Amino acid sequence: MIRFEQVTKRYPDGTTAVEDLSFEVAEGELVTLVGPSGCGKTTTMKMVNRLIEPTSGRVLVNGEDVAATDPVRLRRSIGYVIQQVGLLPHRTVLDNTATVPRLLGGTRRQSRERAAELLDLVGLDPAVYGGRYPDQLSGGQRQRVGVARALAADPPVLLMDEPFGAVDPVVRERLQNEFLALQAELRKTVLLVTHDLEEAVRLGDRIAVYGHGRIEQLDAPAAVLGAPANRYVADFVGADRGLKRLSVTPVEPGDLERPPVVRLDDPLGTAVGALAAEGSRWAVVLDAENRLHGWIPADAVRAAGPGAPAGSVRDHTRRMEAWLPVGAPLKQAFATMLQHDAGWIAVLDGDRFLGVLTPTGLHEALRRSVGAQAQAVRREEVSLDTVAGA
Ligand SMILES: Nc1ncnc2c1ncn2[C@@H]1O[C@H](COP(=O)(O)OP(=O)(O)OP(=O)(O)O)[C@@H](O)[C@H]1O
Repeated sequence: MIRFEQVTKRYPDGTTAVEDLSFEVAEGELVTLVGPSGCGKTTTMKMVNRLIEPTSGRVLVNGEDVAATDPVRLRRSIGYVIQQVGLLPHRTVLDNTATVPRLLGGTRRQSRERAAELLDLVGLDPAVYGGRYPDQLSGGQRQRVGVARALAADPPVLLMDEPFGAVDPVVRERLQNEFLALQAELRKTVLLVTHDLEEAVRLGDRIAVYGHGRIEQLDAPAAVLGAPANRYVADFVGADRGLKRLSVTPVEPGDLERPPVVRLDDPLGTAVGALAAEGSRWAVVLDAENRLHGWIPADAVRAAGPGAPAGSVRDHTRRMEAWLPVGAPLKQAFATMLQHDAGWIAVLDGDRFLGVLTPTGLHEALRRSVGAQAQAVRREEVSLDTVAGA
């Protein structure tokens, strides 16, 4: 893990880049540092691998004060990914990736084998790309090589400074998702600098919102969006933070209402009884295995005739178009409601019906998310543009 203890950095010209900074990145955690230009994010990061020395305070990596660690050894033990990638132009992709294993004493053959594995891991076929030179790659591919190279020594700690900044938004999103998948497997301790709130929210287990030279809030994404610590953070995350919060809050079983349920092969009379007993205008129709089949409106049942109408539920069931899986972001739920002009949507676990989400349930889920400690939405699904873009 990485730990900052009352760290201050003042540059010789008197600029205070960070002041009295104390925080910790737990083992296997990814913390994103986000904030406006010049607020001290890069300075913070570079003090971890001693590219910059603090004026006062201590930085510890896995319990060791970095000031007492040989900088060269330190840097080889920490992966470092930067926006400009910094690949050596006259070396092939494979050799670039093999640099650190070589420096760590691997033979040429071992190092190249390891490099090939890593290129594969980041989605570049070594047989195709290994022999190319950096200028024969696209921006996104170069960025992937940067990640592969940073992982080459299998460092427990990764520092990433705007690692996906140099590519267009579509490629960036793809790289972010690939990196998330990789991180789910590798569980590195990661400090990642970005000025992009969406990237911070999507990638971070926690995000640190920087003001000038200090952290204004360090918390789970949903908490930062849901309960900004102060005016500065509220302004930084934006007036539409409520909408943004829809993106990071999942639908949970506790948010759901349980409407009357009837079976596909029930006689219509049973549906009449179920609807009347609960005073409901519709019921959910399941098959014998609890799989969602559709819904049946009370009107259809009534229209079937007085008394005990003939026929079965099956004859009057309508297709359920508005549904979504449990755990999906509320944003998707809201968008689905709008798209189908539905006052409720079914929520499924696999193909098992769990309940329905209504606008009231959605609102309550949003309130629940304030103070939530964890981001449970699948990160790939996080996008902070407003609902219209869902
Ligand atoms: N070598 C230096 N000498 C003097 N001031 C510096 C030096 N390096 C950085 N600074 C100043 O320290 C402050 C923090 O810079 P830093 O690069 O850490 O910010 P940042 O948040 O990473 O910004 P950006 O998002 O633009 O990269 C800025 O005011 C910057 O001008």
